[in-house]
Amino acid sequence: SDGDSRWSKLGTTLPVRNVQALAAVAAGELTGDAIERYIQPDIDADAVIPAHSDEVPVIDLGRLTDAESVEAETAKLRFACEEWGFFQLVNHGVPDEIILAIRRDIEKFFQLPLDVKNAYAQRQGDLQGYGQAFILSHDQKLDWADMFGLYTQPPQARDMSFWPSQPPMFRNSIEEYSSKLMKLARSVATFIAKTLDIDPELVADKIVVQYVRMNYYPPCTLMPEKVLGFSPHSDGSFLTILLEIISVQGLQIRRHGAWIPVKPLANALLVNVGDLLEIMTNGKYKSIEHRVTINAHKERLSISAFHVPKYDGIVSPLLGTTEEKVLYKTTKVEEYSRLYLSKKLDGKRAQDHAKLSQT
Ligand SMILES: O=C(O)CCC(=O)C(=O)O
Ligand SMILES: [Fe+2]
Repeated sequence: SDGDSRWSKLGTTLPVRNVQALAAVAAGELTGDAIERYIQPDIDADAVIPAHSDEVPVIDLGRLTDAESVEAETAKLRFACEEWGFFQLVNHGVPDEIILAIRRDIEKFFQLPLDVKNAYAQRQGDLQGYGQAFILSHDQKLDWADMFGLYTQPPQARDMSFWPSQPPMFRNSIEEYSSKLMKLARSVATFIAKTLDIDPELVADKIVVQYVRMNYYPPCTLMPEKVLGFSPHSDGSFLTILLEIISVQGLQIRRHGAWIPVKPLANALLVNVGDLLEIMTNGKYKSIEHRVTINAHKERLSISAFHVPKYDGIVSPLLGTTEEKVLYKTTKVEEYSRLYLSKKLDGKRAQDHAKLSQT
């Protein structure tokens, strides 16, 4: 458990202005310097193809447990992990009340005065805490977003005294949401194990710690098409489960060199394969790059739950057949996370550092 608290000591941060406050400044009063840090020159480099949004796979958790449909739905899940790295999960069993409560409280939290939110963030000193940008390199553009993250699971890895106590029921709604999502992540991992024909025990230790991050993307009236709420990245997790709190188009996933906007169904959670699952499957399941664009007038709000092994765990590629070529190194979770959060990626994806050199 003390190992788990070391998670928060990784990475590089840069103190930045609160974007919500920046966005509230009248356009005429914004200085070039303030906005310049956010302008992304490559934003239009690749096409955006909204026509493919409807193809993002939808997986029904109920159908994975029903004897009649289990085979077909497992095949769909395998296809989703292999071909998309992303899927919408419906019939996921997280009660409506819990979703409504977390939605209500996160919205209220971001409406609190800046100094109140800052006080919570400063207490925490967290690596991706509110008012701090997490950067991978000096020349990286900043994201048009404010983020607030917390360790939520297992109970011994968290310190609830860091959790915001406003709005009044917030701690309670975070606790309920995160414990449901932890169970859900374990169950999704078990179904994923089934798609790989491996013992579910082999994934049980991959989902031990949960970090949740609330992502607030203010509108950008000045130049929405020039900034990103979240720069292109893949997740350093094993699995990630995302809920849109205020559902405004923004999330786009990379597919065949283009960007596909994701349009979440009203009752869906969005699940994606993280880097560690890519490593474990020897690259069969892909941790796909994604980004978030910004709306001119509407705010967007989401909560990501990242599921990772324990800090001193390892992930090794599992092979389907003895002839299969090993493409990834056995990776220490701590080392991988350090690399993922470091400035030393040299333009490569973090996953590529976990690959064995190809000769
Ligand atoms: O807000 C979103 O839709 C995406 C957030 C995301 O990619 C992340 O938290 O890693
Ligand atoms: Fe992400």
